[in-house]
Amino acid sequence: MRCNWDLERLPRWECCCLSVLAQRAITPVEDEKPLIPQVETSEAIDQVQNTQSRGFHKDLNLLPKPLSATDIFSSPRNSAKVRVAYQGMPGAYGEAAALKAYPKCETVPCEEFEAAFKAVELWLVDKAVLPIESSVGGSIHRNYDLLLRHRLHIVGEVQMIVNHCLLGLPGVQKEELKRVLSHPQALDQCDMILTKLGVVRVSTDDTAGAALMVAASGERDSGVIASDRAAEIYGLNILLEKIQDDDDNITRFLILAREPIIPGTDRPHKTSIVFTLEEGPGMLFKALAVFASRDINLTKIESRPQRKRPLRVVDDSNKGSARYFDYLFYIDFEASMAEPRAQHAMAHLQEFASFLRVLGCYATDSAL
Ligand SMILES: O=C(O)C(=O)C[C@]1(C(=O)O)C=C[C@@H](O)C=C1
Repeated sequence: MRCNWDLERLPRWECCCLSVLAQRAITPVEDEKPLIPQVETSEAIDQVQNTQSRGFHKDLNLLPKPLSATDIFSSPRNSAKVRVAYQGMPGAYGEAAALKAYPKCETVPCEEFEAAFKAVELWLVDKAVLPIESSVGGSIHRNYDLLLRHRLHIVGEVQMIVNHCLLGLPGVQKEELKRVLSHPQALDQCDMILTKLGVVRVSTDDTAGAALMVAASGERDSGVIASDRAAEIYGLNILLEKIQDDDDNITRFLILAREPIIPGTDRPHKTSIVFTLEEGPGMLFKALAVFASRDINLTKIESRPQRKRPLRVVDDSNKGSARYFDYLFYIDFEASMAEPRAQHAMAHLQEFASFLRVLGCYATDSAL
């Protein structure tokens, strides 16, 4: 089967990006004022933070309403700022990652990961910043699947040290807590303290959403694992700080955009790809050898079942019918697509990959 990524395009990677840049000159993302929905942004969050702390009686209606997957209406708004979507409520780690990448951006909360993808595709925002892996919890599989289902490009990464806090309503002691609400990853990352407290763990869509729920419900026996920023926004008290099991609790976020960036060689770059292989002995070994033989370091490999063709039936009359899974392989490697060794590695991989897509080439970030 032919690879659907045209080999001819490899050496012309930069030209391809330049033509994209030419298009951008006509419809620039950051300079123009495209139509965006009437959603409140980080200005609203600042407004909330600037109001005097009134405990959990803060006016939670001032918070921006998160976009849902069905929010496709739009209305004009004057803003020259970059708008960045993230999953969760204000105070979620995704918002902090967006602000690390674009300190002056307007952050736009989204209910689900997919809503953030759609918001970029529909020009409601310029970028999305979404978690892809945690040094403790591992891969965020949903976002690997969405990367393939949508046609966005990875234009950057953000590595963030995540310091979790235990939050409660003002006046509550940690011994009073019967349950703790948070995102499943955050609950996993704080397993030791939760076991010590002997509380029931309740999963929520995001850490800040959990803070909002407890603030709004007024339940004194409910605690939250979230950021110190979430405590401030929702008027909760910090009962304990840095409660994650592992001090080096780092989450890696990807920055997604409608168009790729021109990869450079001036500073360390990473390239993320996804491919499938034909069946046969040593195919994955061969695929990995295209990098090893060019001294290209791999930083991540992830395999996910192909959802459209989840099962392959192999008719082997000697052994009866065998059924096994087809996999997509996601790889991050340390090289820029502007480097000949990366272009040659892709051309080589294409010789036996049944499908290959470059998800993006971008500057490497560090957690510091
Ligand atoms: O809930 C949040 O605040 C998020 O940004 C999500 C998320 C995740 O998906 O892993 C991000 C970082 C933390 O590790 C916990 C949760």
